[in-house]
Amino acid sequence: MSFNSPQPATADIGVYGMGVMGSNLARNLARNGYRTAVGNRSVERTADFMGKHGEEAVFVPSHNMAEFISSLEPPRVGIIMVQAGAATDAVMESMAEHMEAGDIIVDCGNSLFSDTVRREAWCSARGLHFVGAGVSGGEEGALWGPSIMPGGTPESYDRLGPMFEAISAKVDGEPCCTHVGTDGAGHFVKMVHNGIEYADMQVIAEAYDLLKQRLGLSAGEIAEIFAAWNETELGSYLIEITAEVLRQVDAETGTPLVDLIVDRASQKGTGKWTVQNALDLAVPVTAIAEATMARGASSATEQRQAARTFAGHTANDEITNKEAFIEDVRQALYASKIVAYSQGFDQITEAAKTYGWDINRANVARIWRGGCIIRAVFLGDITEAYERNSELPLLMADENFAAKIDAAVPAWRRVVADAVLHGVPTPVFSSSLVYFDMLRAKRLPAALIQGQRDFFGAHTYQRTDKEGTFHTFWAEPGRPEEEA
Ligand SMILES: NC(=O)C1=CN([C@@H]2O[C@H](COP(=O)(O)OP(=O)(O)OC[C@H]3O[C@@H](n4cnc5c(N)ncnc54)[C@H](OP(=O)(O)O)[C@@H]3O)[C@@H](O)[C@H]2O)C=CC1
Ligand SMILES: O=C(CO)[C@H](O)[C@H](O)COP(=O)(O)O
Repeated sequence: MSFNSPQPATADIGVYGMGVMGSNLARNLARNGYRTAVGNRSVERTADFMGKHGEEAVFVPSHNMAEFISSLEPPRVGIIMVQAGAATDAVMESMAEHMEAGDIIVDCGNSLFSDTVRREAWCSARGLHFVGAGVSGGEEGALWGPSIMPGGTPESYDRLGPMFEAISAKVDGEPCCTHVGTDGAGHFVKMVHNGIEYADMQVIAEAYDLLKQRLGLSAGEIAEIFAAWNETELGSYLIEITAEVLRQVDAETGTPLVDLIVDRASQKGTGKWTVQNALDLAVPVTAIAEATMARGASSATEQRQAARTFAGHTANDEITNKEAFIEDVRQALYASKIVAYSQGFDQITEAAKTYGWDINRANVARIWRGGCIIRAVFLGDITEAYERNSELPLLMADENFAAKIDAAVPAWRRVVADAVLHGVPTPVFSSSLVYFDMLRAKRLPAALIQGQRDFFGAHTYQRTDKEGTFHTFWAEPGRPEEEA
């Protein structure tokens, strides 16, 4: 399909990038009454979009960036929805070239938050506004209502907020969109959302693997267990789609599709970014890290091949009470999930302090209740926890979650112990339990590490019985100690 060049200033907003997300976001905007300019690097994609959806609502197609920008009514709002990194820089620079002071560039891709900080400064120096907005919900979410996490200035949100809120998912009538904080705050929160997504997917996968390996259940049988769990406190989009994936039978072979899919999990990088940043901030996000590493381990083909003949020396007893084991696994999944979210919120808390963002954690949980990939009943509970106490130092310590963890601990320990004895790898179940035990420990062996550090490197230590910083002269007779 070919189309005419647009008339100037005939669109309220524009979306550049007609891939999976951009095309659906454009349709969502147009359905909500915004005249929407559409553009793409390869013009065939815009033509294809117009051929398929041009009649749905008011779209203003363009052949190139100059046309795209001129079709926007001033002050212009141009949304970028392309690959993160160099592609986003290229589109932003091209947009900026055709824009005027006061116009707004919005990046809705999965950009690294530090890139967003840099881009905002770059645009600001040219009199333009730049807003990095995380968007989650995949193809369906983009079309029918995603969760939107915008950063940028409050003034930009005054302009964009009504549009974003209109197209976002709604839960209890509330939009799944809030002004997260300034500059890169929106993309930061989206990055942590994705890190949590990795952990959430991994704990579900570990539960599936335990039910498969320890009970010998088929994919179809496990699907029904997940469908039942979806009616409990675990109710969530990811549990729901897990049942759907497990139910799928390959038409060609009659085998459950999951048993035919190669067991190597891919990643585009947002989990890795979350872990890299957590290391920078010194926030232990063990669940997210283990989930990210688990994807890496699954893809370590040569190493897996080389290790295939190792004897596992695993126990070989069978589960006698299957129903009890299934409930134990459900509780272990729930407890591990609480740990993953608690750690993710710790990272957001520390980032807000470090980067100077005023992030309302209750609002973050609120806008994750709908539209996004990690949407879950559970997020309503997190919202309430932060509403009860906006200064909550640890999500797991909220009265509701503490009681739930307490109830789940015996099952959690049984499951992790069983998995270890029988050689079923459960990195997030296990490491989350370890993290829980570390947090509740009266005393940690970190004291010994401080002693070792002081021994080999005079790195000093503090004492429990008096103030100050100390060093022992380990090599000297009598090993005297002095205050450093
Ligand atoms: N898919 C998903 O579920 C989600 C994706 N995202 C994020 O949304 C963004 C878009 O993803 P998605 O729609 O899935 O991607 P697609 O692969 O479907 O589309 C990619 C788009 O990027 C454009 N593009 C790529 N390189 C360049 C470049 N150098 N210059 C200009 N345009 C370029 C492509 O244009 P062309 O047609 O010319 O190649 C195309 O329009 C990404 O940042 C992604 O991380 C966010 C949430 C969910
Ligand atoms: O942002 C998303 C959902 O919120 C994307 O689906 C994300 O790109 C998926 O990440 P990965 O490919 O690394 O699993």
